[in-house]
Amino acid sequence: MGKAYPDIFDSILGSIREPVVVLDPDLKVIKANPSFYDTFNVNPKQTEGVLIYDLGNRQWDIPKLKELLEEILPQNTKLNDFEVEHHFESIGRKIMHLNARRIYTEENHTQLILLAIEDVTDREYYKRNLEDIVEKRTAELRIAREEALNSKHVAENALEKIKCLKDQLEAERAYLQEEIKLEFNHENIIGRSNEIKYVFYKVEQIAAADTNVLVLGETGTGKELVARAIHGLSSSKDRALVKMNCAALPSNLIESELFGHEKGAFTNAYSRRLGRFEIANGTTLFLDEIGELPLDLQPKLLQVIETGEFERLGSSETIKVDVRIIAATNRNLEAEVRKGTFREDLWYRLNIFPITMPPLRERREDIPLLVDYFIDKISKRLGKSINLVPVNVMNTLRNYHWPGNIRELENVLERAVINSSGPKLHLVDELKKPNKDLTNTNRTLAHVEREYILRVLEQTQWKVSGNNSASEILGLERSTLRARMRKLDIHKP
Ligand SMILES: Nc1ncnc2c1ncn2[C@@H]1O[C@H](COP(=O)(O)OP(=O)(O)OP(=O)(O)O)[C@@H](O)[C@H]1O
Repeated sequence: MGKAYPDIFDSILGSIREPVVVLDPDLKVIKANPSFYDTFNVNPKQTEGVLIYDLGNRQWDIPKLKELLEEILPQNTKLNDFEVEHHFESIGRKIMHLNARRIYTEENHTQLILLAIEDVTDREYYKRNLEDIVEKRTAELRIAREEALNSKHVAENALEKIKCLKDQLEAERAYLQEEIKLEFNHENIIGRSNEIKYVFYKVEQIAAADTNVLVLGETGTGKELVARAIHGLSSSKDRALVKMNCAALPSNLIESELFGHEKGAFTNAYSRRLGRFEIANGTTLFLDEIGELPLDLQPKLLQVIETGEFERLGSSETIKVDVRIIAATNRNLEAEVRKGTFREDLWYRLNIFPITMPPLRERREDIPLLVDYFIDKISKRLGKSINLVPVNVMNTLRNYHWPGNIRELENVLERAVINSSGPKLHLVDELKKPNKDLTNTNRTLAHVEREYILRVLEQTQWKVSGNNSASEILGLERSTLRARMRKLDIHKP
């Protein structure tokens, strides 16, 4: 080596910081620099004259190095940054960038091969580590983005629910304001008779339960008052009682009032509207005049009662609600079922806990109490001071049969208060039985009598004798009533 390569060559090699090895054309090591010996833990004796692949117990038998020296380099003069990764037994895993140079003889044969080895292990590991971190962060970002998208959907759904709740609250507020105007409380149900006490008993018995209630009774007997009393004693008393009068609207409007509608569900449906069932979710829905509910809507009502589920008009989305229903009617629903105008299954569902309001004529002992209560209330409202009800006036009020019940009594007293100039109540109404049926008609007395008896029998559910029976209302002996029924061809259906 000394002859062929002068000392200056050694000095140059020695000054290069990175490991360098010089090979002859047969790939045997001519010389390496101190950095090579240090880095790869070998000495000149084990190295010089040895085939590069045999270095360090063949640790240098590296396929990629072979590829570089035997395939790539013969075609090229130099090659930079050829990456080789290899596990050396003595020094562990190394990532190297090889810079190779071919040096030629004058005859253009390979004289020497210079191999400079740059150890980039730390840098590469650092880079790979960074790449791993970037990849991990990218995956995390992707997940976060997906989560954000999901959260957006959840938030949108929540917003939609909040909107619905807001609509429900606004609608309910309207009902609450009505309640405030009504100044209703349980004590407003006036009466001390056994009949009304029995009603109170039933109200208190059922109020706390979640059961649906059916309030029966003639017009003006206080059915709505009882519905409010039940609600007022129930667990949802702090929410409004939502009310719907089934007789007040035509069939198609009742449906959208009950179940609500989507925008565009029908002409004039300019925006989405919540139905009473949705507004009453979690509280009480009072369905007044249930007997007037059109036959085609009855199955829908039955479905909500049974499953709590329905769809808004124009929507296929099923809405689930938890609503307590109090229904009221002045009709004899049993008779309506027989006539085919009321569905039997719906009647069974509603009739789980019936409360019957007694007509005023069956609790005449309450009349003086009611008279005092109404005179006081009406006088205050009209700025009058009436404190005397003459005995004959009270007797007249007590003896009248009150077909319009308490509402009629209230109206009669309002007219009386308006017409009384002093402290004494002066009646204006004559309080006779209405006889308009008998004028302008060519019906016989027997015909009218038959109709009236039939009506009373239906109202009392064909109870002929005893308390609250048809014979009591008609003022007849039981046997006399039976004889009249035979004569007039009246039979229990
Ligand atoms: N026991 C009572 N004490 C005081 N007021 C009463 C009583 N019962 C009914 N009223 C009054 O009589 C009027 C009629 O009552 P309500 O509307 O509850 O009767 P209703 O049976 O629901 O009538 P309708 O069948 O016509 O709907 C109301 O003004 C109500 O406040």
